[in-house]
Amino acid sequence: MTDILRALYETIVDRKNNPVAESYTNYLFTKGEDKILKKVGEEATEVLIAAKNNDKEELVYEIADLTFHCLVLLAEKGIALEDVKKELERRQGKLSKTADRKEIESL
Ligand SMILES: N=c1c2ncn([C@@H]3O[C@H](COP(=O)(O)OP(=O)(O)OP(=O)(O)O)[C@@H](O)[C@H]3O)c2ncn1[C@@H]1O[C@H](COP(=O)(O)O)[C@@H](O)[C@H]1O
Repeated sequence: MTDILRALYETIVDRKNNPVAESYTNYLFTKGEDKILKKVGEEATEVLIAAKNNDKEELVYEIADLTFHCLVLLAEKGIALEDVKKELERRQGKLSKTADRKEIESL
């Protein structure tokens, strides 16, 4: 999973640095931050609708759309994907410490 996210993020950053005609990613970068934020909001709403409709196929599709647009936002802001990975890893460490503490307290 990390590999495909990294590859997609690298493609997005490459589009930013070396624009390609007919690229939707470049269309977003050309439109700018407000357009990217609008798309993130729209895609998040579409995720909620798919979930409420219990449409699992649509939910997967919309989460993929949302993920793509979040990666475009990270690239727009110059934030490395690695920073998100590190934050998730930090939380895992924190959560397991909490779990360890609960286990110790229950002894
Ligand atoms: N993963 C994606 C991806 N996910 C979603 N989308 C696009 O996101 C858009 C979302 O659909 P919408 O109907 O909400 O938007 P729209 O009506 O097309 O556009 P708006 O006018 O609303 O902005 C669609 O045009 C999808 O094609 C993506 N476009 C590109 N990629 C990947 O990005 C990389 C670069 O692709 P190019 O941008 O084509 O160079 C490639 O690896 C692609 O696979």
